[in-house]
Amino acid sequence: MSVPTVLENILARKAVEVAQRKSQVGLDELDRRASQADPVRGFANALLERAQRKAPAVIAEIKKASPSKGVLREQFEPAEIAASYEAGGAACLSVLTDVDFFQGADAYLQQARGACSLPVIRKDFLIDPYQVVETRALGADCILLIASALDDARMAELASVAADLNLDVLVEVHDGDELERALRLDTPLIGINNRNLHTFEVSLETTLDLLPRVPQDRLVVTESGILNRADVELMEINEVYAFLVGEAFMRAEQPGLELQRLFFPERKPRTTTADPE
Ligand SMILES: O=P(O)(O)OC[C@@H](O)[C@@H](O)c1c[nH]c2ccccc12
Repeated sequence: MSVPTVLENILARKAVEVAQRKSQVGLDELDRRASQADPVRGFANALLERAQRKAPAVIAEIKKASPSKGVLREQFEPAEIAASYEAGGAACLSVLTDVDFFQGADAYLQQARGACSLPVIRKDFLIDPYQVVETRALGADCILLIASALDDARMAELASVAADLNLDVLVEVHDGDELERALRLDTPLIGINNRNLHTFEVSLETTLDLLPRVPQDRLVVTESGILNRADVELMEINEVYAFLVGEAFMRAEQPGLELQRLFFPERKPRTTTADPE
């Protein structure tokens, strides 16, 4: 047998975690919580509205650590970061809830969403319908479906549970085969991950290569490895306006100011009392 990739390790562990969660909170209870959750805020619409007028549609990520980079941010306050992203011009938030590989938590998502008015995607590895209901019960507005982690039937099943709960879906692909499979779903958002989740290699060419194969009625979200103005400009000249960015913001002292610097350089930085200038 060959050595498992990082994604394979994550998925094996996730299956154990989901079984544990199911034994702790039954689906009936989860359904009840989902029905009482705060109404969805419209994740896809927030992105589409900006991208249609060729303005940056930024999904700003809240992530303490990653398996490829280790801890990205020591001083980690999800509520503060969320408010700073909103002030910096983010369209949406992404919050990692995976505990074992990203040091995330369900509570971080709730804290972040409670501290702003932005729609939020739950960033986790979804393999079971139970997790989709759980996502809405947590209050989130959108789920991530990773094509390389799911077969066609499972992907369609999770997307349909999401639709029943009014959750938007971001379907993530990394190559042409996955893109073709993703396009069979009836969802407007196609995430192209520049990072290969098996090897962690990052190349922005992934987005540029797949772009011509995405029909006009879908919105491409370029994901991972956007670090500087040149990266943003490269995407914008290729008419990609939606971005998912984590590391560049997490490493900055003030994540929201870094968002503004990267995506809205024409705006004057907000001065805060903490700003020495
Ligand atoms: O930190 P970066 O390079 O800006 O990347 C953000 C986001 O794309 C990345 O966290 C991500 C994309 N797809 C994922 C799937 C699972 C976990 C994490 C991810």
